[in-house]
Amino acid sequence: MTNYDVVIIGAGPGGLGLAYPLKQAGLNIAVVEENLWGGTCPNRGCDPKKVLLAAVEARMHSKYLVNNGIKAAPEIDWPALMQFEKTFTAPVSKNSRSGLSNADIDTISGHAEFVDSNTLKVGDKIIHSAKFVIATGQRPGRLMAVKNQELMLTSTDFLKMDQLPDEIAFIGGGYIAFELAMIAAAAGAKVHIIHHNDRPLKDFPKEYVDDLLKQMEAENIQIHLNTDIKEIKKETNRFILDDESGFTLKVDRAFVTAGRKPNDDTLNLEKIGVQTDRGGIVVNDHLETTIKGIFAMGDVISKSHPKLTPVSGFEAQYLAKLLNNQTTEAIDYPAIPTVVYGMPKLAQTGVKLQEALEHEDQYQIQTNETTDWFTYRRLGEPQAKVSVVRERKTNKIVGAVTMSSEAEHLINDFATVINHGGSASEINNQIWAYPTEASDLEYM
Ligand SMILES: Cc1cc2nc3c(=O)[nH]c(=O)nc-3n(C[C@H](O)[C@H](O)[C@H](O)COP(=O)(O)OP(=O)(O)OC[C@H]3O[C@@H](n4cnc5c(N)ncnc54)[C@H](O)[C@@H]3O)c2cc1C
Ligand SMILES: NC(=O)c1ccc[n+]([C@@H]2O[C@H](COP(=O)([O-])OP(=O)(O)OC[C@H]3O[C@@H](n4cnc5c(N)ncnc54)[C@H](O)[C@@H]3O)[C@@H](O)[C@H]2O)c1
Repeated sequence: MTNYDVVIIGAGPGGLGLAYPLKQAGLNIAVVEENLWGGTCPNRGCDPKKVLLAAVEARMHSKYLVNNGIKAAPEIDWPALMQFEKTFTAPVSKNSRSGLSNADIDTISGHAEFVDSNTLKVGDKIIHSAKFVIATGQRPGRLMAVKNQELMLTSTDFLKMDQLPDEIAFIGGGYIAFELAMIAAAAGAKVHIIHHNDRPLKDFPKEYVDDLLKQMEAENIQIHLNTDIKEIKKETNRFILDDESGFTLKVDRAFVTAGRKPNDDTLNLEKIGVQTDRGGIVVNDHLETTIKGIFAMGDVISKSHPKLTPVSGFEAQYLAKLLNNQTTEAIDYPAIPTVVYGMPKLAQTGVKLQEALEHEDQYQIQTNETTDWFTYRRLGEPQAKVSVVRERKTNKIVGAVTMSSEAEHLINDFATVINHGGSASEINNQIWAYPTEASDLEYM
């Protein structure tokens, strides 16, 4: 039996981001993990995906310049790319755990569940702690209403696939489907995205998503909207998807990408009175659950902010201060940049276009098609576009959305400007390296 000041459940970016500062403050802490140490992002999420994307970027940047100095776009060697990816993922779990041990943080392997609000059970171990932080993240959701749904693979399987199938379907059109579809198509697969309504990537403005879909369709990705798959069947080595109203599709592999499920359902939370809802664990503006002394953060909590690695990290930094009595303030999130990675990238931050349109008395939107601007023309991009949302009263920039191969960088620039007040002087008092996507900010 062991007694701790704080026990963190889950060793992802959130849990790890909290463990180190709490230990440095002299608290007696432990981290519990049931799967790979390091969590989703570096093992089966952001990082392996972005390693694959590097090859896609190399191919597509070349493809854009064919006849303008490039003779032919390079082809992707999938098995070799996967080997390269594994050089990133293979050491993560061991290194994440030994990093904690080297810092004298106790690491406990196994599935954690609560016995009472001060006691946790991990296998045979009983652990007591004054406080707990639940940072258990999410897992791929399953479409339980689809007959034989267990035949569908997940994003975790995709990111470990040694051979690229000829024809792939993603069921559910969100971040994961769009990103993995652009990777698979650039690597030579025929790709389908099947979405149940007419609004895939619903957090992003429709006009931008429509532009992105056009570029994807030109790259061997077929989008099937308003298609609600009811059954998947196996036929020798292929899979048949059926919506029972006329749509059928035969593919080599089908992936479920219809959202992620918070890991809040096997911790015994109902027994100790921690409230959850569809989005995950309910917390107040101090990230405390409905039970005093039990906190939660990261992807597992129910929140309106996007569930992303840097958001989990930000919450970890906040909790480190709160649990060290360095703050009593509520958590206050800055503008959060979010990116759908592919070629091109679609990114947004701050006040959304939809919200600006609904409150035209408060906001104005300026949209620039930037395809012919120097930055994008030299790259031969099919289409580049930026919209800026300004608050009418102050003329300050409060939001932005952009699509291009450079969008991930431009959106960080916008988030920085917004978080520093968003005024024109914020932009004009800087000297931006020229010519870059940031130096274009002066013209927006
Ligand atoms: C394919 C994919 C691509 C992504 N790409 C991006 C991206 O480009 N950028 C970005 O910002 N975000 C991206 N994300 C999201 C990002 O991975 C998550 O936001 C981030 O990992 C959340 O961190 P977390 O610490 O809250 O949870 P996690 O990283 O999920 O960690 C939670 C940990 O808790 C463990 N756990 C769960 N239950 C228990 C239990 N009962 N006992 C013990 N341990 C438990 C889990 O095994 C896991 O290791 C991506 C996700 C996926 C799936
Ligand atoms: N670049 C990034 O930052 C990044 C990348 C990947 C994942 N993520 C994180 O992971 C989360 C989960 O990603 P995701 O793509 O699985 O989920 P998502 O919530 O982004 O999208 C899932 C989509 O599937 C649709 N859907 C639901 N049921 C369906 C059905 N029966 N048939 C067809 N479509 C259906 C939903 O309407 C939704 O649009 C993201 O919200 C984000 O937090 C982030």
